[in-house]
Amino acid sequence: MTPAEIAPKDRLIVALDLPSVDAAEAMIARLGDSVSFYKIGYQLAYAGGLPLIGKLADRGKKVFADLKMHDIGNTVTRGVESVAKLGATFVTVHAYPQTMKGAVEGRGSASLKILAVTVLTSYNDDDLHAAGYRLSVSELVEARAQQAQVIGVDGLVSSPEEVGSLRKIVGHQMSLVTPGIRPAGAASGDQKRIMTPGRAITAGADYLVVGRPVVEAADPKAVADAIHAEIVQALG
Ligand SMILES: O=C(O)c1cc(=O)[nH]c(=O)n1[C@@H]1O[C@H](COP(=O)(O)O)[C@@H](O)[C@H]1O
Repeated sequence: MTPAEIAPKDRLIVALDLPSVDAAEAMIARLGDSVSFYKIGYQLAYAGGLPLIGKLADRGKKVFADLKMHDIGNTVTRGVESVAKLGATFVTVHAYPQTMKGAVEGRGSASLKILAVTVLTSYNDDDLHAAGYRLSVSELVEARAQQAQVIGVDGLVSSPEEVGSLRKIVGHQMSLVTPGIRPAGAASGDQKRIMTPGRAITAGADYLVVGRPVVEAADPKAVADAIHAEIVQALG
């Protein structure tokens, strides 16, 4: 899908990083029509949240299953085959060649899209070196993007800082999904590579993933609406 084909409302993906299905349902009710795309990650998935994927899909919402798989290829293939039956739009795997190949095999011709997580947005160069890598964040993100493209992955997760260089590598054939989004003045928390919603869209991001700034806000709907307004303004 080219950027022009993505509905502006779908560009904001709200991370339902909440402790229970009840808490998630309460948040979804508060956000109402303001949010059309949700992410279910570790916290909610491990608290019984996976069936919510199908329920949300039945209600016309899109769902990103952020399961960040990384295992031997065969296990990833079988895992992705199972996720493909849940009704999600996106699933994440870490951007290791065996893992990405396994995921693409498991997806087959299903409509589920595979996103490869390049380098987590909480990492800077020092964190990568501490983990044993010799490359900088930007070098590793670009190397992984090239591998993901060759393998046939559908999209990349990176910080908005890398989106400009990634677009040059992968063109519009892959979706660029960016966490590390912080509205002006919002606490960065553990995120190290961050940008505002408007700047991320201007940089070329297709989708923005936002968790705490929305779900921990006193008025989550007002924050989501403000992010949408910023996205629409940046799209011109
Ligand atoms: O795959 C992801 O969604 C992801 C990748 C990454 O590099 N960084 C990152 O923050 N995320 C997820 O994006 C969300 C960001 O949440 P906030 O920092 O609260 O906005 C969390 O659910 C993370 O798990």
